[in-house]
Amino acid sequence: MPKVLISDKMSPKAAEIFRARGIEVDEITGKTPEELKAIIGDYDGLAIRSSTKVTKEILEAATNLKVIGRAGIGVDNVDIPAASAKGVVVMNTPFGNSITTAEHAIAMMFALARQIPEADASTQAGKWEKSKFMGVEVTGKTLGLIGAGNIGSIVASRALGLKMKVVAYDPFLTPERAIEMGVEKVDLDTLLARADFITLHTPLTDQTRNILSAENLAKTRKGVRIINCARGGLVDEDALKQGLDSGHIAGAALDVFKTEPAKESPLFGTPNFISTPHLGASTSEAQVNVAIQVAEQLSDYLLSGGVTNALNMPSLSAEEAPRLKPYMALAEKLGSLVGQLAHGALDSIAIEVEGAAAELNQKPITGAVLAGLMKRYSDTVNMVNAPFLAKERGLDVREVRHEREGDYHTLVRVTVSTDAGERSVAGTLFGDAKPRLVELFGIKVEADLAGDMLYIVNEDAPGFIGRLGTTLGEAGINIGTFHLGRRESGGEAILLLSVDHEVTSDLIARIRTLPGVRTAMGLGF
Ligand SMILES: NC(=O)C1=CN([C@@H]2O[C@H](COP(=O)(O)OP(=O)(O)OC[C@H]3O[C@@H](n4cnc5c(N)ncnc54)[C@H](O)[C@@H]3O)[C@@H](O)[C@H]2O)C=CC1
Ligand SMILES: O=C(O)C(=O)COP(=O)(O)O
Repeated sequence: MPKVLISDKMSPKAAEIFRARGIEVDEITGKTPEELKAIIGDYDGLAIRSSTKVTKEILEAATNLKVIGRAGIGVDNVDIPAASAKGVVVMNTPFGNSITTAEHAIAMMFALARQIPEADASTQAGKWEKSKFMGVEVTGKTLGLIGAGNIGSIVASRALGLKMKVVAYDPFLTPERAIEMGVEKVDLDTLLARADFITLHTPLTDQTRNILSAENLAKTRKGVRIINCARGGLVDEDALKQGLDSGHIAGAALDVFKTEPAKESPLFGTPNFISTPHLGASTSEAQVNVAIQVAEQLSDYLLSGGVTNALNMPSLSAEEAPRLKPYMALAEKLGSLVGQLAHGALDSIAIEVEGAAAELNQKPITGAVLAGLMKRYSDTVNMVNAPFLAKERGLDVREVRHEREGDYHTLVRVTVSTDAGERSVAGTLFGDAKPRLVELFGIKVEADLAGDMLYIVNEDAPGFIGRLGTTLGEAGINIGTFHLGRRESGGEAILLLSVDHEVTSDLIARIRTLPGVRTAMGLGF
């Protein structure tokens, strides 16, 4: 039974779903990195929010981990390259908390416009400072949106409903989408110069870090109000403090900080500065949404191989997964076979699907071929990290889909090209379930690829099979299955034998001395 650890505070719905789906679950929150390292090896899945930092060190200790699920959007607390290198899938729930976070940004905007937190504190302190808190209307004002993705576009629609004008800076926003959203697409300098309110909704990347730097804050209108409910580090906190102190910035609201938890900050206590402790996603609705989604996604992956919302591998629905499973087994065997048979440095690999296979999602098939191929370079390779390993090695991967049906109702062909030439193998599924090799270097064969095997290329001449049988018998090797293929009588023949023992280098050396043998090698599946 797979085991999942929930390491951040999450709606009880998550644990309920894991249990209902037959997954063992522990909820252990608030652990230090050292404590997490000590226990993570027990788990197949890890469900987190933003507190748990899944570093390279944690991943190194996570010897059984297959999948990390982020109940939320931002995954900057997960070392995704390290997870990918270890073959661990990383998933998030990209929509479950977007409305809630957009609403928090709007709430912050109103809180700034009317100084609600300060007015509240003053009123409750018995001061009744009615004239101190003169606000501004948002109607007719310009909202500058930095980042117009899921949350940014919800903020835009709410702001339009409030009769604001919305200008958006997002290099990936198409003009058509901007029209559809009812916003004006502008460059950053235009946004800075025009916005009365600026709200940030981008991830933290090398391009967005410090996007509101001292220099950019200086380009804003006097009296601007700034809201960040996305990620700490997007705004230069020292420059923000100076802008508030000088009066250039009329107000700022931060839900997120460069260092979290933010227990102290020069901004604390600054007039017209308001903050919340990373509460953007904290509504009961959003937390139920993300907990359900993350638990379903992790369970699908651990129980059936279904992949949804993964950041480091292509999606594969829970319905598709069982149909693709035998193909993935076939693909991995074919990848492993070409990997073992190809000599020389690999330049490129082509994965062709034909007939029924052409109707399927090809990415998982490609991932499985690459996993089989890369097995000779790494013990820990799987479908998740194989495409990354292939890329690292500069391998050119091509996917080809043929709608036509050939000799087989379904076929996967793998061709590698190396400095020694091209090598191609193909396989089908018997009864839609059993992987079978049907073509090896252009020669028709029919073999199951399993266990220890012997691969021999010889000149097709009488007496060879008898001599080979004797050699194997003398070595105490029992033959399980025997498959023969040849281009033409008297030409080159291929022999594939499954044997009950590991094929030693001694045995291979002896076979190579038999008359007519051109190649002999052991294969393992
Ligand atoms: N405060 C909180 O509790 C929460 C914070 N968030 C954060 O909100 C942010 C936005 O989330 P979503 O809208 O769901 O993400 P998204 O991926 O849908 O949208 C992000 C947008 O930023 C844009 N972008 C990327 N680089 C940019 C750049 N250099 N300049 C301008 N725009 C750029 C992208 O094109 C995209 O449209 C994320 O960082 C997420 O982690 C999300 C949920 C809760
Ligand atoms: O979903 C996100 O990106 C968030 O930042 C929400 O963070 P949280 O799950 O509330 O710690």
